[in-house]
Amino acid sequence: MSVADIALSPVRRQSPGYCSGRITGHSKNESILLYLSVSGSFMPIRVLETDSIESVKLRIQTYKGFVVKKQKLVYGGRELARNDSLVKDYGVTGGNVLHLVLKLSDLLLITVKTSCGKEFEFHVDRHQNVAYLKQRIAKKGQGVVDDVDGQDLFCQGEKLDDQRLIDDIRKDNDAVIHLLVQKSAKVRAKPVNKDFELSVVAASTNDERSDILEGGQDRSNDFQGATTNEPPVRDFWLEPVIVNPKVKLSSAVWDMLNTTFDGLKKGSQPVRSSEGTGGTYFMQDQSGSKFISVFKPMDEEPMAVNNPRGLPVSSNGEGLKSGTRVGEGALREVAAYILDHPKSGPRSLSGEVMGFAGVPPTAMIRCLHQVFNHPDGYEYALKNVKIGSLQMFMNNSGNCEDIGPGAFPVEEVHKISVFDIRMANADRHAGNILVGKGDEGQTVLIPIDHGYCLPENFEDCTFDWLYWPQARQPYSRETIDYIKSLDAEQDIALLQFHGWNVPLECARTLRISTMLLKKGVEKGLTPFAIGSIMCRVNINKESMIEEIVREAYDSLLPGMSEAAFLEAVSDIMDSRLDKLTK
Ligand SMILES: Nc1ncnc2c1ncn2[C@@H]1O[C@H](COP(=O)(O)OP(=O)(O)OP(=O)(O)O)[C@@H](O)[C@H]1O
Repeated sequence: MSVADIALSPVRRQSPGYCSGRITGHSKNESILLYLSVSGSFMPIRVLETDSIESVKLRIQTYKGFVVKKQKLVYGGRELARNDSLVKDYGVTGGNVLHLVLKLSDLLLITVKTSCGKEFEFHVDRHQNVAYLKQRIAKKGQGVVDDVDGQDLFCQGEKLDDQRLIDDIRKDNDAVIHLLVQKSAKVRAKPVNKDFELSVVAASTNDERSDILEGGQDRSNDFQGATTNEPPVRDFWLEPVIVNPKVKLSSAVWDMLNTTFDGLKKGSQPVRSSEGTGGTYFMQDQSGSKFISVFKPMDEEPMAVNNPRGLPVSSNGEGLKSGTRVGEGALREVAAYILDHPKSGPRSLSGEVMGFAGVPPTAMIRCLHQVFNHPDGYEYALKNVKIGSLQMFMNNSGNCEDIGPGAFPVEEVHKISVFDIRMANADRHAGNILVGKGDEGQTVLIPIDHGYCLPENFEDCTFDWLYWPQARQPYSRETIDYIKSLDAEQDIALLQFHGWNVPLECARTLRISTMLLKKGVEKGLTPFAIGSIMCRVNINKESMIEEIVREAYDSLLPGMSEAAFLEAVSDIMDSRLDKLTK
């Protein structure tokens, strides 16, 4: 079922509230009637004020079939992110509307089995088409199904057109896909845990491989928008937003911009992701068979005017997480890449593309396409080109929500912990870490979705990795050296150089979190110990870092300088850490 299907589902007539037996033992007075909004339709739901968020989600799972981990609940402009907190902790009362956003995975697991005993597994994005599926089979099925041209896919007797979307075929879960290869190979598909299993039966083998999918890019058609500042005259546009002309974008970023531009020019449409609370678009290459980048327009962020996921517009401009602003997610995405310095030193000196934590290269762009969400019509959009972050698409086999943490290398978890602590990330759930493969086939964790980094306060800091075993192991010497090299003042200056006039509160967050990270490793603390200082145990209990900040405020006289405030924070932090490590 796609998001579109869900949007079209009629409101349930029968309330999925408690049946009389289930409220036994509770005071009936505590039971409240809420309305669940799913893509514009409303459904009544009866809960107890003392129910945990998790139990509300479980009820939704029972009645609507959406599994708990795929649900995001939003009330009054805030995400009900803490599953163990109670309904009343979030101030939800009778008659209120809870917004449900579903995180449908874009990737479907496909298992290919051959008659000669070979078995391959790969993930295919639901937005990809049959042509892409053929390329993947040809690549993976080396020696069994070795080219694309020889394949014909059939579903229920109908030949599948190359342009047909995987998601489209998958709607009928009982459908069987047959792949006929000219040398009489066959593929049968059956649903396995909502995904497909394909069986390939091939009569002959061949060692040649198809290189179409990963083939070299046509670089002849270089991106033009950057230098011309030409206003958009066609039905698409893309150009980088460069506030300070002294900023030099790396060649990797230019490649991403050029290839994305070429894709749009050739007619490859942006594809909207099914995941996430904001508008996220996969941008394709010229052939339309490879994702190059991910565009997140500011006006489609959660609670922004053109959000495509049915979330209400923010009433006070605050974002889904405390201390963030609607429409600033893209800035934070770009800031996250800029501040993810490579191990060898700042990017401007080392020239390295990837930083210590592996945040994918990200740049601010202006972009126009009719596929984006334009509630006021495309005519209006033509005059209002969207601004947002463009991030390099990273190949992955899913995210950390789908895989147990046991398989993750310690250093991979540690690099993410360093980044999250520094950036006081308010949105590090496991779904925001992709699982990829390094050059030598090793597991690499790829952090994405940094729109809630550097908030103005620490209230919503959450790190899923805190509960992973690797977080209890000490940092390596190399990681400690990296942490020691960090300098919050330089970081703030760098962001300003790139054009983000960092608000005082966000700069303060960076200063305090960098301070904590450095002091923590000096004391030999693990990522778990430092991370725990930054995260609330429950919604009503301030974290230790919040207590430290409050104590520092209270100790100061009005009108004291920022330096004096930070000095106070530093002293209080020292004494707290001393107590902790005694
Ligand atoms: N750089 C990337 N490379 C590959 N896939 C990506 C990348 N960035 C995002 N995605 C995919 O797009 C989906 C939606 O993106 P993302 O989670 O960043 O959106 P969001 O609306 O900010 O989400 P959230 O609701 O978690 O805040 C992700 O789940 C992921 O599958």
